[in-house]
Amino acid sequence: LDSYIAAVYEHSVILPDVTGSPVSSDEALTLMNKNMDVLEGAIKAAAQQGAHIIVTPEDAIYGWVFKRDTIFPYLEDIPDPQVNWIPCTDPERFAPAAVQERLSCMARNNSIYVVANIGDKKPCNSSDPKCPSDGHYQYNTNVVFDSEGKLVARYHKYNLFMSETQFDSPKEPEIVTFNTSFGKFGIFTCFDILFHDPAVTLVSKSHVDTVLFPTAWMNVLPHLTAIEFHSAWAMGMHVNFLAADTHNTSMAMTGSGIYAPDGPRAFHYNMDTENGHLLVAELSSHPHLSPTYPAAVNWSAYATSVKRFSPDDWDFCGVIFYDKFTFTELTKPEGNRTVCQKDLCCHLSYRMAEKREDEVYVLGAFDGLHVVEGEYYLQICTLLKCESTDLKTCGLPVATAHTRFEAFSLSGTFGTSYVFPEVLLSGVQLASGEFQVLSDGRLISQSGTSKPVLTVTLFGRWYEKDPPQPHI
Ligand SMILES: O=C(O)CCCC[C@@H]1SC[C@@H]2NC(=O)N[C@@H]21
Repeated sequence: LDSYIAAVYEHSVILPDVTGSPVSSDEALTLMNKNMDVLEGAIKAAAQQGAHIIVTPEDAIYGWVFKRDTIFPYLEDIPDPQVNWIPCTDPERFAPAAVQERLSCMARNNSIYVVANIGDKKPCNSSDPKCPSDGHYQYNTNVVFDSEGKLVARYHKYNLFMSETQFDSPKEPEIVTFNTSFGKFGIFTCFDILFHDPAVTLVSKSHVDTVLFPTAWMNVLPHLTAIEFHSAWAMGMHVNFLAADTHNTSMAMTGSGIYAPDGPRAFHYNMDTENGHLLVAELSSHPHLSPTYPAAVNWSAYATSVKRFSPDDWDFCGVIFYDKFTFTELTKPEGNRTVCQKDLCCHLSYRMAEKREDEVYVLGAFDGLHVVEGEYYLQICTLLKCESTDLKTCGLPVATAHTRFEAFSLSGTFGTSYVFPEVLLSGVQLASGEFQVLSDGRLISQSGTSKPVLTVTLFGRWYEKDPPQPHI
C-alpha cells in the first residue's frame, strides 16, 4: 500500500479511587473494563472510517494514581511476541490475561491494528541482584495486536518520568519494530521522546516509517506542549508520528495528533471539556518515497554563514521552564536581530502586521543543561510572546496573542543535528502547512500564519552532552 489510514484516540481516563492498599484483581479488572468499553467504541468508529491502525494513550486503561503495590493487581504477564499468540482465540495459553484477550478481540473483530498501553509483570528472584524486594519487575508497556488479534509487539518504557515509581526500567532500551503492508513501525512511550534511546535509534538505525506514541503528556508552554513538540519531532526526524494523549484538563493533559514529516495531518487540543476525541487521517506508508518528503537539513549552515545582525542590541535574562535564557526585545515592527548564549547564536528576520503597544515579543537563546524533572542538554532559539508588556514576564506560559507575523526566518548556530521546528499559534494551535524548513537550517514563513503567533522555536537536543541517565 502507498498510503494508509491512521487513527489516534484521546481518552478521558476513568481513574480508580486512590487507595492505600491494593484492590482485588476482580476490582482492578472491573475498572479496566470500564475504560476498555470506551476504547472499544473508538476502535469500532475508527474501523468504520477505514482505519488500518489505532493508537490509544499511555495509562488509558488504569490511570496513573499508583504506588508500586497498588498497581500490582492491574498487571498481567505479557509474553514475548515471538510466541505467536492470538489471545482472542487462545485465551488460556498465557492466562490470566483478560486485558490482553479483550484488546486482541477488539483488533480481530474490527480487523484493525490496536496499540494499547498496559502493565507487565515479570517474576525474578535473589539470583538476580537487581530483582526488586517484592520479587518481580513491573513495566509500563505498549502492546500491539494485528488485525487478526495476534500480539506483534511489546515495548517496555525505558525513560520513566519522575513520578512513575510504580514501574521499573528495563536494563537496556528495547528497539521494537514490526512490518506491515503499510510500512515499518516503531514504538516508544511519552518521556522517551526527549532522549536518544530508543527514540532516535528507531529512526536512524531501524528506519521506521511511522512511530507509535502512547503518551500521558502534561503540557508546558511555551515549548513542551504535546501537539507542538510531537509534531516538531516528526518534522525534525522526518517520520510519520501517531501520538495519542490521555485527556485530563486538571493535569494539563490534552494534545493528540497524526503528524507527517512535512506537517500535521490532524491534531486535537481541548482544555474546555473532559470529552475524549477520535482523529482519523491518511498518511503515506513510506514517507521518504513521497514527493513532499523534506530534504536533509544542515541546521547551522545559514546561521554560521551570516554576521551578527544587530551588534549593539540590549540583552537581558529571563527564565523559560527553569532554564535561564538570554533575550532581546523586538521593539520595531520589522527587522533583523541576533541573540547569543554560549556557543549558540540565533538570528531572526521578521515583519509584523503591526507593532501593538499591548504585546511584547522577544528573541531568546539557551545553550545548556536542563535539570528539572529530568536532565537533558538543550540548544534553543525562540521567538515568543511575553505574558505581559513587563519584560520580567518573558518566558511565562501564555496561550493567546493578537500579533500577526507576515513573515519570519529563524536560524541558529547549532552544534547538534537534532533540531525540532515548532510553530505555535494563538489558542495553542498548530500552523499546518504555513511554514517550512530550508536545507540550510532556516525555519521560514513567507506569507505568515493564519493566527497570531505564540512562539516560533528551533528546539535542539544535544544528546552527546547529556549526563548519565538514572535508569534504576
Ligand atoms: O509521563 C511521561 O513519560 C510524560 C511526561 C512528559 C512531560 C513533558 S516532558 C518534560 C515536561 N515536564 C512536564 O511536566 N511536562 C513536560
